[in-house]
Amino acid sequence: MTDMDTRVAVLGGGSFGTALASIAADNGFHVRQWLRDGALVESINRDHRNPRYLPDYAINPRVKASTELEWVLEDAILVLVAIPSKAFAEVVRQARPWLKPEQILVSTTKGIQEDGFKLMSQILEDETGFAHVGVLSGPNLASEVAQKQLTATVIASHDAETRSRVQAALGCDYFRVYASNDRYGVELGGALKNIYAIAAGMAAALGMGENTRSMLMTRALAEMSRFAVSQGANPMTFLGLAGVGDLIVTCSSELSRNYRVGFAMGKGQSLDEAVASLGQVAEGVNTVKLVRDKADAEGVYMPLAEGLYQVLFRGVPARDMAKLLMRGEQSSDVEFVLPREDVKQDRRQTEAKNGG
Ligand SMILES: NC(=O)c1ccc[n+]([C@@H]2O[C@H](COP(=O)([O-])OP(=O)(O)OC[C@H]3O[C@@H](n4cnc5c(N)ncnc54)[C@H](O)[C@@H]3O)[C@@H](O)[C@H]2O)c1
Ligand SMILES: O=P(O)(O)OC[C@H](O)CO
Repeated sequence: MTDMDTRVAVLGGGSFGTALASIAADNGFHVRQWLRDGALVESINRDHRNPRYLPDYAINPRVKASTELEWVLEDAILVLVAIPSKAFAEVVRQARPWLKPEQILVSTTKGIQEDGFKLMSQILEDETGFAHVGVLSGPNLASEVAQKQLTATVIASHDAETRSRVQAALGCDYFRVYASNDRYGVELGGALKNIYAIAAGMAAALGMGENTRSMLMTRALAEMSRFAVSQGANPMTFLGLAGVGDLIVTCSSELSRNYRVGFAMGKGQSLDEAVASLGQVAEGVNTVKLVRDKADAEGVYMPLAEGLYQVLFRGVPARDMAKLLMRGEQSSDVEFVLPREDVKQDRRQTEAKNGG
């Protein structure tokens, strides 16, 4: 079988699923896309547009949409799942009767499931027991991908066939796909950065400057890697596209839905108003809750996640929280160089010397 015989199935009719379907079709693959909404299916098949999620971009006419999971999945070698985390497991269960062990299953979703604190590729694995499972993540604003702006992403899998099939299906002159075997780290990076994008949007709306944004992003990276290490991921992954790369784009762009939720709140909207006016998924709202609880339970130091949680769900004003965070415990810049514990120890010794 040649690469061009590969059929690609995309589950999800949102902006990212649609953008990825169009890339695979641009690359000459047969692409079928599954959506719940019959009217959107008709628009994609007839007008080659997704008016609800990507109204301004043409979709490659080789993408065929349907509400029938069985038809979309038949003969598919590669299955991309682009469904928000809250509905991800439900859709995988719906699709399960037509999934086959030889298929390559890839999550493109950057979220965490509350039940069991599961990442999406773990759901794919648990629901199917199949071997070819991966995750696609990186600095990939869907509308820029649809615009064919030069973009890079990461396919992460322990399975070499998954990595190379995805590189072949999606790599092209405007979309470069790098490989990783740290699936957990790559996936965690994609989910965690959404938390800090909300904080960055809020800071921007409050008129905070570039120094502040830079501090926020760098400390976010430290916090993300600390959490990831506590969960068994490789901290070096956070130096890559799915770590610092994705953090930069989502903390800097008004195209990020998470950033926009934070910005709207910084301008005075409540969380509910900000989410309602967005009309799309902002995964970070749920992720901050789950990560904060997990960090709390496992004793992982995550002051930014805790602070954002207090602002989002406990009504603490963002400005007060920012001031509080500035006066947090003395800490280390890069704790892989100077451990936080050493800084605390230094302080204790200095205090003892000073008789305090
Ligand atoms: N949009 C981006 O720029 C982007 C980029 C990279 C990754 N992602 C990730 O991709 C995931 C999907 O995001 P998106 O941007 O495509 O979302 P979106 O908000 O644009 O659309 C979500 C889609 O999922 C569908 N959906 C929701 N619940 C469903 C259910 N129960 N059954 C079937 N379909 C359901 C909606 O109808 C819609 O088609 C998110 O987790 C996001 O983190 C998004
Ligand atoms: O729009 P957001 O905030 O979900 O971010 C989109 C992508 O994850 C950016 O890489």
